[in-house]
Parts: sequence; C-alpha cells; structure tokens
Amino acid sequence: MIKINGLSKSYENNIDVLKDISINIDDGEIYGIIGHSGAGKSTLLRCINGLEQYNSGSLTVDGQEVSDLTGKELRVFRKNLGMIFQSFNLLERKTVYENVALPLQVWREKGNRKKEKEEISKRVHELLELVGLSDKLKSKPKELSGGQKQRVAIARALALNPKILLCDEATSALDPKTTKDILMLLSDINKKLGITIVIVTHQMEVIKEVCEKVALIDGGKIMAEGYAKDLFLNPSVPLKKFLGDEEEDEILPNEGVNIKIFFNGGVSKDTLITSMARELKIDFSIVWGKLEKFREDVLGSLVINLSADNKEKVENYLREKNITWEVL
Ligand SMILES: Nc1ncnc2c1ncn2[C@@H]1O[C@H](COP(=O)(O)OP(=O)(O)OP(=O)(O)O)[C@@H](O)[C@H]1O
Repeated sequence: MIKINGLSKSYENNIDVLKDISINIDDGEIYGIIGHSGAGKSTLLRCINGLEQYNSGSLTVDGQEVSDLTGKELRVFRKNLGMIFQSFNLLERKTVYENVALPLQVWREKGNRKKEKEEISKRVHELLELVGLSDKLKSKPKELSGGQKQRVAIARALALNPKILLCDEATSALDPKTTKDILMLLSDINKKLGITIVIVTHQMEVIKEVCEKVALIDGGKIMAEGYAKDLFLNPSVPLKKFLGDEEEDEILPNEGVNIKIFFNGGVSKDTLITSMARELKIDFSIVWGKLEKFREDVLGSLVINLSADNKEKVENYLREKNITWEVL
C-alpha cells in the first residue's frame, strides 16, 4: 500500500510544487493522478519511487518511509517499482529482446552462466508473450510503432516482478485506438498479476477507461479525490473546471423548480424520464444535462424544470425509484 500523508515538496527555488498531499493507494488498485501540465504529477510519481526527496510529510510504501531509504536499500526498493514513460525510454541500439533482458542481466544472481542465460531467455519470452510481441524479438525500437514501443517498455518494467507499476503519461504520445489498447493491456496485467498501477495523465479518457480511483491535482494540491465513477456522476467544482464544463446554475431558469437527477448506470434515463412524465401526468422540461459513457454505464445528470406544485410528486416518485436527486 502507498500511503501519502501531508507531503510537501519544493525544488531549490523554494516554490512549493506539492502542497500537503494526502492519498492512499491500495494494493492491486489502478489509481489515476490527473492534472494539467505543471500541476506536479511527475514530481509526485518521482517522490513515490524515491527519485525525489520531499520536504515534509510522509510517504510510505508497504510501511517503509521512502525518504529514509539510501544505497542498497533504495536500489532494492526501486526493483519493486516498474516505471514507464511517455517517451518509452528504450535503448535504440538494442533489440527488443535485449531491452527487456537488461534489468534481468543487471540483477542476475551470479552462478552458472549457461543456466542464467536460459532463465533470462525464458523470462523475456514470457514477458513478450504477455505484451503480445513474441514476433518482434529481434526488431530494433525504430522498427516499431509507438504502441509496440510502449509494449516493450511495459515488458521491461515487469521483468523483475515489481509490485507496483508507475506510468508517467504513458499513453500521451499515442493515438486514441493505441491508447485504448495499451490501457487494456495495463488493465489485463493488473488483473492477471495483481500489480498496483499508478497512472499519471492529463487525459480524462485514461481515467474513464481504467482507473478505479482518481486524484485531481492542480497547483500542487489535491483538488478532488475518490472513486472515478462517483467523480463522474457528480463532479465537484474543481473537476468541472478541469473538464471544461459550464456551471449548470448559470443557465438554469429562475421560474419554477429545478431538480437535478443523477444517473449512476443502474437505470436508463429514457425509461425514467418518460415513465415519470406518463405516470405522474405532469409537464416538465429538461433544461440541462450531461451524460457520458463510463465503461459499461452511462453516468451523469439531467436537470428538469417543473412548476412548484409538482415538486413533491416528483420527489416522491424519485424516492420510490431509489434515484438520487437534488433540488437546485
Ligand atoms: N528539477 C526541477 N527543478 C525545479 N523545478 C522543477 C523541477 N522539476 C519540475 N519542476 C517544476 O515543478 C512543477 C511541477 O512539475 P511536474 O513535472 O511535476 O508537473 P507535471 O504535472 O508532471 O507536468 P507535465 O505533465 O508537464 O510534466 C513545474 O512548475 C515545474 O516547472
């Protein structure tokens, strides 16, 4: 488990890049950290893997305070953290096989060289099969597409069986289809190997696609945090700002009553709206709405405007159907 509590960090210029960050990332979770460029996401990721020191607060990984680790301890700790990047960071002069084998060679246990070679070969073949690149063993990175390069980087990051995989804008250089494929691969790896995955991104599609939990970071602070589904269903003001959504209250009619109905995927909006109108025999208009596909569900909310006399009827109806609503 990654536990971050009251963490702050500044670089030499003394400007706080991370301010009082507190989040917990559970084992086996896919956790997204989203924010605009310069928000502090990469810095936070580098604090997690011990590449950056923090000024105050605590950051523990499986109970170990990362800033206390030095020398060999820190190297062993990092072995348990795989990392992938936007720019793939492959060695251009080495083949796919050699790139994936590299961490295994660095960490090999000295002994019988022939056996060692066989073990490395077996592991590299396994890893390349996992990422779907068994046929590219001998290719050089320049002969691969962006998505294939990222697959190689993923195989290399998994070589030493890490418990955690850190992804820094890993899909930002890829087209939407390849992004989706890479995210599916990460999701698969998370399920098959039980690895905790932390994804830093500025792309909301990434969060929507695979993250169970998400933290929105802006100006070095956590502005929203929680289950991705809940945040999409009822986004807070900072998240709306990030998404570029308008504030619905600014465009709502002043007459009558405005009721916001939340759709959490359990009920179809069409069925609810039409059956409510039919069963209650009332008129209302839909004055605002935002519904989005979120994995298998459609999530979001609609605001209806109705006359004050019908408010109670509608509230009773929604209560009966177990629907969440809010009078604006
Ligand atoms: N080594 C450094 N020395 C001084 N300032 C730094 C250093 N690295 C990052 N910063 C500053 O810290 C802030 C956060 O940078 P960081 O790279 O963590 O943001 P980010 O959210 O990952 O953005 P991006 O997606 O553009 O990389 C920025 O203002 C950046 O200029």
